[in-house]
Formats: sequence, C-alpha cells, structure tokens
Amino acid sequence: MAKAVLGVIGGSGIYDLPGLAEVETLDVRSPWGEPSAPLKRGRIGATTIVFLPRHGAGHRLSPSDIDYRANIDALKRVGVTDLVSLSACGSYREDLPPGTFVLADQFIDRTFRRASSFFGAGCVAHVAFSDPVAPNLVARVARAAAAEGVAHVVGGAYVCMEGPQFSTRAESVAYKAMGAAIVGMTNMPEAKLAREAEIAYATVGMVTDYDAWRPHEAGVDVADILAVMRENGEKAARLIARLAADFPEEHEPCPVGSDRSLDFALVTAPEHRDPALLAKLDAVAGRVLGS
Ligand SMILES: CSC[C@H]1O[C@H](OP(=O)(O)O)[C@H](O)[C@@H]1O
Ligand SMILES: Nc1ncnc2[nH]cnc12
Repeated sequence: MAKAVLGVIGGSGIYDLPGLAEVETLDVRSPWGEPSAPLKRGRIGATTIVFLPRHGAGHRLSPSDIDYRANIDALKRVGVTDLVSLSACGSYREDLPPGTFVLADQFIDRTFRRASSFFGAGCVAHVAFSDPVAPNLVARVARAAAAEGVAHVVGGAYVCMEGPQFSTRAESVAYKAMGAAIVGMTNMPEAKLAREAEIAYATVGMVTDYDAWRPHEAGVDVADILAVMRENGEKAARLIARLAADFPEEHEPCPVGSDRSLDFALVTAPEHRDPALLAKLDAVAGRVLGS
C-alpha cells in the first residue's frame, strides 16, 4: 500500500494549520484550473500533512467560485491518500447544537452551478458513491475528537446548497424533512471528486447555528455564526493534531473502496477515448490509465 499522506481542507475560518512543522509551500499547477491557494506541506509527528484553505487566503472565493476539480487534482498530484474536510455548517437537529462536530456519513447534493466530475465526453466514468465517506478515516477522526474532548456525533446527512445566501425558512424546513442533519455550501462536489480521484474522504461538519427551521426562533444570524466559527476553529486544530499524531504510516485500504473506485468505472471504449482528456486525467486516473 502507498505511504499515507493526510490532506486537510480548511473551510470558513480555517486558513492555516497551527502545529504544522517543516512547512513548504507548493505551487501546484493543475490542468483543471487554479487551486484555491498554494498547498502547504509539513509534518505533525511522523505524518505528512498537506493543507489547503478552500476559500483561499483571506476567504477570496465564494462556495460557487471554488475550483473543486483543481483543488482535488492538486491534492492528488502531491500524493494525498486520505482527506479530511473541515466545514462550517448549520444544524437540523436540537441534539446537534452549535459547537458539535458532525462526522457526516451521507450527502444530498442540491448544488446546480458547479463542475462535478473529472470525466465526461471522451472518457465517461461512473464511480460508486452509495457510501461516500471512508469509514476507517471517520473512525480515526472520531477517536481524535474523543481524545480531545470535542463533542461529536458519528453519522448524519450533509445537504449541500448552492448559496451563497443562507436558506429561507421554507428551504430549511424542506431540508430537515428530507432527513438532513446538517447544511453547508461546499462538500459537493468536493466529496464526489475525491471519490473519482480515489482519495479516502471524511468530513467534519462543525455546527455554527440551527439554520432557519425553528418556527419561534430567530433565523440565521451571521455575526453569531462567525463567533462560533472561531471557537470551532481552535477545536479543529487540536483534532487534526491528534489525528495526525496517531496516523498510520501506510494508507489503510478503504472498506468501501474509496481508494480503488476506478477499478471498473471507465466505460468509454479505449479506442474512443479523447487523448486530450486522458492527458488531463494523468493524476486522477493515472493508476488505471497507466499514465
Ligand atoms: C461563513 S458561514 C457560510 C460558509 O461556511 C461554510 O463554508 P465551509 O464549508 O468552507 O466551512 C459554508 O459551506 C459556507 O460556505
Ligand atoms: N446555516 C447554514 N447554511 C449553510 N451553510 C452554513 N454554514 C454555516 N452555517 C450554515
């Protein structure tokens, strides 16, 4: 198995990773576009970590403007095998108050203006996505949260809305009725692309608010969200430090096949594949294309 390289994507309020030692800045070029920021590669203990702030330095990019393909491709190019996404979110459950970390196990994709696949005309692929997160990585994150005394819950569906506006009360009630536990604006298509790139993915939904479904309560208050986000950021840094300290040297095979999702996924006959697209897929699909 490959050497484990732990990727961390920092969401709102998380623009660097304290505790990262021997940091190098990597200006990785991607044929898919411009990653949100240069990657920071360093170490915590014996674990190599690559950090990327999703919204760029100074939170330049809104959720719809992030080039998710460039981000995942760049992380793949530097060898990331396991990826933890740190994401602020709203909650649809009274038992998930602000400050709770929800380790989502499902997603509902409500986005509509984002490129959501590396594949397409000239090389069609369909990866399995019924189990969108890597259970062993989630279990490690849960153990790290427990060890750091961070309130967390394992499981729950994350609904990803387009944004950037927060939900209306009607939308919020609808998402709750769909069975979502939390809501955010960024984990789709990020998780889909990680799966296509054969990177094990886990998300930490860091609750900042109750969204707008509670009839007699005020709706989303942005100032409150920003305040909770800062506290969550400090806990997230401790969680990642603990996760890294106990991380295995070699990537652990994923029980739901995140790390070999392309084994049977390519459906375009070899003679009908577009060489230009194949060239762009060198990192993401190099294992199966032999590039
Ligand atoms: C600043 S609150 C709304 C914003 O926060 C979340 O971002 P991220 O997932 O990157 O932490 C949410 O998805 C919105 O983009
Ligand atoms: N209520 C909410 N809706 C969407 N994204 C969020 N990020 C943080 N809180 C959120």
